Amino acid sequence: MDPILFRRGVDKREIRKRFRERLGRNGIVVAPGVFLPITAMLAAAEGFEAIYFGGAAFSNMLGLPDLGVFTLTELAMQVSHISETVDLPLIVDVDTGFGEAINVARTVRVMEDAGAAAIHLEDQEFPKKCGHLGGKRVVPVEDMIKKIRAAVDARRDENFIIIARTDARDVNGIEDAIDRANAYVEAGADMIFPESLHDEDEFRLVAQRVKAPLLANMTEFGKTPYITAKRFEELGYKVVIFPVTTFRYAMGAVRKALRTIKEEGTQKSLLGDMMSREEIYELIGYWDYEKWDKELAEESSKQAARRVKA
Ligand SMILES: C[C@](O)(C(=O)O)[C@H](CC(=O)O)C(=O)O
Ligand SMILES: [Mg+2]
Repeated sequence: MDPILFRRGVDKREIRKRFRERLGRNGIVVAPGVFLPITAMLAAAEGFEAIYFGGAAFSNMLGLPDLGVFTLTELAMQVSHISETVDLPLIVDVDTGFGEAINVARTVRVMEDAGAAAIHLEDQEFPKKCGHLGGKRVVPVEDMIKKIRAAVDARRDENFIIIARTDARDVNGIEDAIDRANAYVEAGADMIFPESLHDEDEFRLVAQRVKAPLLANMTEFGKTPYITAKRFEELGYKVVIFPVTTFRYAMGAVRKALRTIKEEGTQKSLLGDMMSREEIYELIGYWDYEKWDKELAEESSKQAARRVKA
């Protein structure tokens, strides 16, 4: 892993090109949710092929509900921070695109500049909700078609992947979700994200009836039962996201740490669960920074000494 400050990084256009090629090959891509740059670095170090940045983890991280509250600028800043740390393709959740078709066009441009490889755009009415909660509403199909067309028109990099998410399953039923998915493919979406499917049969049905690469959402505590990546692959899915898993797990660990400090007055019983100082330094390339700074100091002293002599 290159330390962030020194890395040249692979050009994001190249990352997107490789990602599109990867999507054309066999095997499912597993994209875990990352919520901070360092978690993206960890995902890269653990050998994942792609990463995901979702609105649920981002909102919750800010202490906000996942109701479309954060702004495009806030999202772009976090996406930039994440994308500059790793060379992995980053899939970003842009909710409903921050407005109407014209806002979607701008969202695409901003996400390209922030280094995303793909975005998913959903057909919910604003304020949007988590796809696994009740009380969702979807926009008329033509409104979503318009947004997808805007997104496709706006992208400068043809390999920037536009994923259309439909939330129709829980609003109008599986048939409408399939209909919409096909309309969104016709509008130019590269991939479909059928949200909140209830069982394997529904996943299979969508795969049989929608002729496009598909993304499955394996979130916890939702309407979808726990299905493995391997099984999603057998069901015909190309990407599976675990959008909030690392965040929720981290929150559980933070709570445990806080309770331990409070109750035991020492963190000793937690040490085995932690990444050590050494491991974290290794991950961010700490020693390289130190080496670089030392070499720079030595070179600078030498230069200064030469000046004194001359
Ligand atoms: C995928 C998702 O859009 C996200 O923002 O990560 C959420 C995940 C969740 O709330 O568990 C979703 O709406 O499914
Ligand atoms: Mg979301």
